[in-house]
Amino acid sequence: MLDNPARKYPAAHIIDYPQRTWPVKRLQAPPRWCSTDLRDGNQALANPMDAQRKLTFFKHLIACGFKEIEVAFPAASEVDFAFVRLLIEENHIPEDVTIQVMTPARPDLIERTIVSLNGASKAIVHVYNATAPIFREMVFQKDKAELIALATAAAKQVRQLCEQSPQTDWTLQYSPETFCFTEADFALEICEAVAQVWGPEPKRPLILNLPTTVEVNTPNVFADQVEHLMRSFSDLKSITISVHPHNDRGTGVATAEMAMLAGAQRVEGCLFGNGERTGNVDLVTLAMNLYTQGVHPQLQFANIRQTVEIVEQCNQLPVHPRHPYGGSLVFTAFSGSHQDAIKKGFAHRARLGSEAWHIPYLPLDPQDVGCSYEEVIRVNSQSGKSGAAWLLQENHGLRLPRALQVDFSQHVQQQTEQTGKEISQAQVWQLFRSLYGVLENRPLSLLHYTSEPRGAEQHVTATLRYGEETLSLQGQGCGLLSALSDGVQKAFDCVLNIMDYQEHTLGPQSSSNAISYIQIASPSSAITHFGVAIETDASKAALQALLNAVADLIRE
Ligand SMILES: CC(=O)SCCNC(=O)CCNC(=O)[C@H](O)C(C)(C)COP(=O)(O)OP(=O)(O)OC[C@H]1O[C@@H](n2cnc3c(N)ncnc32)[C@H](O)[C@@H]1OP(=O)(O)O
Ligand SMILES: CC(C)C(=O)C(=O)O
Repeated sequence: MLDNPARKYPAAHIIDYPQRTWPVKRLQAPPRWCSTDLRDGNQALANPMDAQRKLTFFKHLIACGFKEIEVAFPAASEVDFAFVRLLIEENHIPEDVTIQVMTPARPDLIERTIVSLNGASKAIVHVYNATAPIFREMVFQKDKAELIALATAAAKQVRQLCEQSPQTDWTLQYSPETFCFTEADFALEICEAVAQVWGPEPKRPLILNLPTTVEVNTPNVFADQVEHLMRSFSDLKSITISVHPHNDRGTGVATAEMAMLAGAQRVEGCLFGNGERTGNVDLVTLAMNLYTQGVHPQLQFANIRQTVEIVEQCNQLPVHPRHPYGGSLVFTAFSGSHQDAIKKGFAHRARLGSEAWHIPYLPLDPQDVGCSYEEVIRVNSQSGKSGAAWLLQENHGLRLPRALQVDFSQHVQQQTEQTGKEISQAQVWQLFRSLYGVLENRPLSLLHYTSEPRGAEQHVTATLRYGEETLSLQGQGCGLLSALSDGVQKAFDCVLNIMDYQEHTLGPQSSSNAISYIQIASPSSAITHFGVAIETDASKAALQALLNAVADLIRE
């Protein structure tokens, strides 16, 4: 056994390209997108898609805005061949969408592939062969010249077959598979040779598609490789440089982004990164990354949960709850300090009335992908005062005073620690109502009251229900609340101070309910007591809130 098993992995070759310009560039426009879900994604599934699943996926890709879709590997299976025929014969391909099909650089397979496209108004024929030394030696046992001959023969064959069907607008796409670990000069040479045979021109375009078939290096190396090829190419007229990143090192998105900085004009990948091994680059993430930098990606994910559902159903694979943008938990904060900052962010935004999105911890407005603000904050034992306060604010319109937020969060904490689980918004509301008396069966209830000013003071007479009893009291004070407080203190033989009182309406109409929050304390104790009441009459809400706080004080 090796003392350092990592020694068996030689470091990947790094291109020496100090002329690079891409590091100082910015992404300012979306690339041409090509979804390979129905080919590269499909070939990685234990149970490849049937025609029905493929068609559902195809239609959704169109709804998302894809204009180029690799729909099949027609020589692979009858299902794939028949699917291409179905798209063409049943007119499923919109005018502005081009389908793409893939074939290895093998004459028999090229022929069948082009037969599958009969009757298409336009099509991309995607031919590939691996070019890296390990493939030349192990897989093909061919030298560089022989591989160039294989690729150019394929390009020639495609051109001849295409010329026999001039009613179709043909594009050739050539992929030097394993480009990322092919010698840069050889990759350039084989691409030049294919271009020479195809003879790209506006009516006969060529796409050179550069894959990280297996990701072996940091994304900057791939960007150097792409920039090197583009700047060294003899003539790129009518040629589009495309990239096809995989994700073996978990850097597929970074690789695609840096390749775009390096000049790549087109990107191939799959929704949520399905594909061989660790997947193809995730086009949803790439697109939304542009979006959150102020660049419209020209793809729509306005109902991202629906996209997730369709992709999961077609691929029969789940999308991870933490998957960027699409995961079910990506807009949710459980932790207290995140919740506090998010809540303040929303309040700040509301105050400014600004369109600009600057909410801490939320790089994207959830509503832009069809998600609601309700899921932004969820509460468990990791949460602080802002979490529960947010749920009450968002779901019931309550704007809790700070001291009440602190008090309530301690009760929530107790409950979540006991259960070890998240507390739902319905449970938060129930707990709040039972703690602060916002329930029908409150222990001390105001049945009736009258008040009148006498000199500088208010006098109040009130009838209360206290448990099973009915009791009357009278009090006086500088206002209605202090008058009732006076009456209560006499009736219950206690002393209390009103520490804080706040109220607000719960709706925009004059008939809307009012809510009152009151905080009291007895001078002999450090403990404060809170009461809350919701009534149509604001004065009654204030008085009942006081009684709810008093009931808590008496209970103690
Ligand atoms: C990186 C990628 O994703 S590339 C796309 C890969 N996708 C797929 O392979 C899915 C569909 N493929 C298939 O259904 C089958 O592999 C088929 C129909 C294409 C071919 O099947 P088979 O004829 O049984 O051949 P097989 O798959 O074993 O291919 C290996 C042969 O093709 C050759 N080959 C492999 N790739 C290429 C290529 N791009 N160009 C030319 N020849 C190639 C190999 O050298 C080997 O030749 P040999 O049999 O003379 O040694
Ligand atoms: C672009 C093709 C050849 C591919 O799927 C790959 O190299 O990963």
